[in-house]
Parts: sequence; C-alpha cells; structure tokens
Amino acid sequence: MITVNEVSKSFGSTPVLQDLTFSIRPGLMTGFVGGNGAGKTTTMRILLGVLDADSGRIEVDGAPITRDYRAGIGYMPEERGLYPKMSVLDQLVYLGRLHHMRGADAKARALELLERLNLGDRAGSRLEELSLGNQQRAQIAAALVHDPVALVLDEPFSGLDPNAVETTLQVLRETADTGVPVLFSSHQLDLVERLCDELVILAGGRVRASGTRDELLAAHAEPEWELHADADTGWVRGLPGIEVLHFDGGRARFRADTPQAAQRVLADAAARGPVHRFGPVTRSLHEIFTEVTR
Ligand SMILES: Nc1ncnc2c1ncn2[C@@H]1O[C@H](COP(=O)(O)OP(=O)(O)OP(=O)(O)O)[C@@H](O)[C@H]1O
Repeated sequence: MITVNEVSKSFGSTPVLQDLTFSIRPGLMTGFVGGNGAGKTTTMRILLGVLDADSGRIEVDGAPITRDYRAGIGYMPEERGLYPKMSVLDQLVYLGRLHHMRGADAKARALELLERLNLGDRAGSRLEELSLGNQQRAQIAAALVHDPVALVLDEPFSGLDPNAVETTLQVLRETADTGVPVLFSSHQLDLVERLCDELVILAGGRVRASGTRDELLAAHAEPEWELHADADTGWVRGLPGIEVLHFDGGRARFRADTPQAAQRVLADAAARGPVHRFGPVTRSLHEIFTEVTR
C-alpha cells in the first residue's frame, strides 16, 4: 500500500498542498478528483519524486518509499513525454530496456499491449503521425510496458473515445487485479464514479473526502425522499415529522425525521391514488463533489 502522509507543499508563499493524507491500496483503482489547480499533478509529482515535498512522507507498506520502488512505478505524466519522431514500438521497447527488460521481452510485451489497446496496426508509425487519442493510448502502453509495481496516471482518459475508454479501463483493471495499486486523476466524474474502487476528493490542496463510492454516498447522505403520484401531493406539507423541500403538483421532495415518517407518506399516498415513484433520493458523486469542494 502506498501512503501519502501529511504532505505539504508551497510554491513561493502560496500553499498548494496542506497536510495531505490518503492511501492507494493494492489491487484497487483509486480515483483522484479535484478542480483545476486543486493539486493533483503536484501530489503525483511528489509521489514519483519528480518534486520534493516541504514536509510529510510517502510510504510503501509503512516504510519510506525507495528509489527502486519509484523507478518501478508506471507513470503517465500530465505533460506526456514520448518522442514524436520515434516509432511507437521502438520507444516502448526503449522504455522497457530502461527498466532492465530484455529486448525480446520488451518487444513482446509492447506488441501485446498495443494489440490490447487497439493500436497494433500503428506500432510502426511515428508518434506524431497518430491522432491525439491514439497518442494517448501509446502513452498508456508506455506506463505499462515494464509491468509496473504501481500505476500513477495523470488524466489517462482525457481525449479518449468511449471505446478506447472501455479498452483502457479493462487493461487498467487487469493490472490492478494483479495486486498493483492504481491512482488516476480525472475530471470526468461520471467515469470516476463507474470505474474506481476508492476516491480521493481534493480541493484547495486538502483532502475533502475519501473512501469507497458507497462510503462517500453514505457519509453525505441526506434523509431526503421523493414521491411522484398521480394526484396533487400538497397534503404532504401538513404531516408531522416531514419537511417539504420542493413541491410541484404530483411530485414532492421532502426530508423525514424518521424512516417511519417517510413510510407513512407512502401509505397515505397509496390510499389517495396511484404512486409512480417513491424512495430515498439517490445522490450522485457530482452532487457530493460540489458539496465537499464548495
Ligand atoms: N512549478 C510551479 N510553480 C508555481 N506554481 C505551481 C507550479 N506547479 C503547480 N503550481 C500551482 O499549484 C497549484 C496546483 O497545481 P496542480 O497542477 O497540482 O493542480 P491540478 O489539480 O493537477 O490541476 P489541473 O486539474 O488543472 O491539472 C496551481 O495553483 C498551480 O498554479
């Protein structure tokens, strides 16, 4: 497990990360979300050792991270960084060799990854000849070619079409399933909600919320309910233990003091006519994100 422990970083007099603490667990995909300038890239750079923290520690299984461990991380930096004029296959092999792979092994692994990422037919093309989305796939292959001990990916899904998102996701999921910790940043909350096992929400250089999707939903759950009935629902207003939040003809959204009070609304509604919909309001990650980063 990789742990970011009380990490702080300022650029000049501007604090960018403040006492940042979270974990990236083996075998899980951890989504790192936050608005522009929240500090995601800075955190990843500190994790990789590209940048030094002012204070705090990066640990692996409770011990300080080593240079060897860092060298084994598959990193996809924000500024990308493959050579535009070199063929995709040649540079993947080159990167594998930098990680001490035998040439033949690096080539076999590179070809396998390109095939998996639907880029097999472009192996001989120069990077600059590829579309941006295909360059992105090549970058993902570059992070994976040496069978990394961990993956740290800065916006790996940006610019990918929906099919490429799916294939990339499968490849990352298979990598995580081998016990590798995976951290990826993304602005696409719908994607993060669907893909990741754990989430870390960052705002203003601080962790505002973290945990599994269900934990976040439970922690930020509001005891709100909605009723959609055939008949006017104005009568809900007068009930004890109920506070109506929105009301629009046959629809009402309300807060209930107890689940029993909510169930009484359902019973009363059913007695008055057909009920189309009744239940607790399900919140989206988007709502929670907006709330915790406000
Ligand atoms: N080398 C630097 N010198 C000065 N300020 C920096 C430097 N690198 C980052 N910053 C500042 O640190 C803050 C965090 O930036 P960072 O790139 O980590 O955010 P981010 O969450 O990755 O944002 P985005 O989603 O826009 O990529 C920003 O205000 C940025 O301007």
